[in-house]
Amino acid sequence: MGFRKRPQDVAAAAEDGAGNEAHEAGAAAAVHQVDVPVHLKSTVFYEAISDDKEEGGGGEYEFVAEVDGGDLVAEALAGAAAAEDADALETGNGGGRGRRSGRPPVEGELGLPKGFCRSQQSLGFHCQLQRKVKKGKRSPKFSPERTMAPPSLLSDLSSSVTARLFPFRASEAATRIFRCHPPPSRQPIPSNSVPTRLTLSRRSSSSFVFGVAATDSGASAKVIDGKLVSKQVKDEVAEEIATMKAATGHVPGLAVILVGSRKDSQTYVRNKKKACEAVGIKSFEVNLPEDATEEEVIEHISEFNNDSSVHGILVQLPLPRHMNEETILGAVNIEKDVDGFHPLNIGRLAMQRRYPLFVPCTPKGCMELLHRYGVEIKGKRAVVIGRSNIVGMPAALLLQSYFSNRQKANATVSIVHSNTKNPEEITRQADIVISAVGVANLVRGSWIKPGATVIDVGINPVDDAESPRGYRLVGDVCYEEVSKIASAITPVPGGVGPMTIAMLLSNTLESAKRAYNFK
Ligand SMILES: Nc1nc(=O)c2c([nH]1)NC[C@@H]1CN(c3ccc(C(=O)N[C@@H](CCC(=O)O)C(=O)O)cc3)C=[N+]21
Repeated sequence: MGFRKRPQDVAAAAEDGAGNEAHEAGAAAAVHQVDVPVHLKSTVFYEAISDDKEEGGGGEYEFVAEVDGGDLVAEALAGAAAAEDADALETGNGGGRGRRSGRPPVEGELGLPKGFCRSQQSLGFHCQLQRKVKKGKRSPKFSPERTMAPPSLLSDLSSSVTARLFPFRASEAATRIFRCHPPPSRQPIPSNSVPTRLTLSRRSSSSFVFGVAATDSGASAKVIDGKLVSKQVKDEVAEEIATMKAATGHVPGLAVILVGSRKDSQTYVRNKKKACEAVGIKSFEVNLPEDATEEEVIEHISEFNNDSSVHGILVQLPLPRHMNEETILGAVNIEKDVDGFHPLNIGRLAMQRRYPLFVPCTPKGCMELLHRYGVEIKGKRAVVIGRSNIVGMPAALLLQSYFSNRQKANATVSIVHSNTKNPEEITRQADIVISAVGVANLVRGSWIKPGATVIDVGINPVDDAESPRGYRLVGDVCYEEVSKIASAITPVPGGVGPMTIAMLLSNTLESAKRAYNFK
């Protein structure tokens, strides 16, 4: 059992001598410790891998990362893993166990995937790793050269960058627990600042809501209320559907395919269904068992592709591991791809004078919030943190190109990702920041230019004994710090999340309007 650097960290990693000492001192003891100096605002990644199979290693090991010093990280992140044997780890089938903030995550909930552990922390503190060998187990060899790594700040796994869409994905969620301060209680929005109604398809600049003015330092940013705007959007969608029904006799239909029985996915699907009902969209649902085959899923997609009462098809993500996401998403007729995940839709989004049939819901929701709150985009500097297929990348494309109704947003866009050398400095140049990286409290006050607008796409679960669910959701942005510097900010929850669903309904309506040639 040892630590291995992630391949992308190896080149940049500076080895730390402290590991050797820890190895020697702790070789015979049950607890090995290694002190790892973590540079200010650097990230530590470590993976637990079993590599001492031939020495009869294996057994259960617990890894605990503790952060000492620094009042901002009140609670250390902790990651833990256990492995039955090396093969199990390599294949991901080993017995895994994790610990974060003292509570063992449950597999499939906030837990770690079996046999694998990754942890990271992005603040400058001394980090201590302990390796505890469980009773009765042989002390494993410790390899200091495999100890730690790395100067990269962001994890860039495609799914981790999209924590919004996969908030409980086991391999990502468990290890991002950075604490700054608990978010302050939200101020109610004064009624005169409620955005005015806007038609999604036809909008004029006169329908902008209200300007977002820079605030004095210390003042609090305007809260961009996604719940409120999503309600408006839904009302507008409902109204249009009623008109369409009266004129054509048809209503839009949305089919959702859910594979497996993940609790979070079931909740999302249920919420989507409810939202559909509320606006007059007919919903179709298919539930397949975890062990369904790719062919079965594709069969259902084909059926919906050929069903003229279905105008949108959504395959709930994440799919079970044995399925190829690309193959399955590629089977959705692009005219019904209301998620906007089909490569053709994304490709068109990326090209000049080409227009996608649908824009992915989450980034579209971000743009809608900017638009309805009258945030000027043209000529502004925007930074997108994260480059996932479903949020970061399309958000960056939307900010600089196609916006809506063939209007260009025309921002100057930079993307900050795992290999960005100075993310804080780059982000600080932005007038508009969209963070979609899935790391709780990553974006600190110091990252933000005074007066900037901040859209927080992250939905990160953190332990909270006081919450009925045992956890609460926080964004990528340290709300308390950033709300003092930014001029406007989205909260989590109640920001981008509800907009994702509203945009799905809007895309489904758009699809039906196209199908019935209803303008
Ligand atoms: N094909 C596909 N398309 C998706 O759009 C898709 C998906 N798969 N898989 C799962 C994710 C997740 N997702 C969210 C939608 C709404 C909230 C949302 O409304 N969140 C609330 C909080 C919810 C809570 O409290 O649990 C909020 O931020 O205020 C969050 C996440 C769409 N997803």
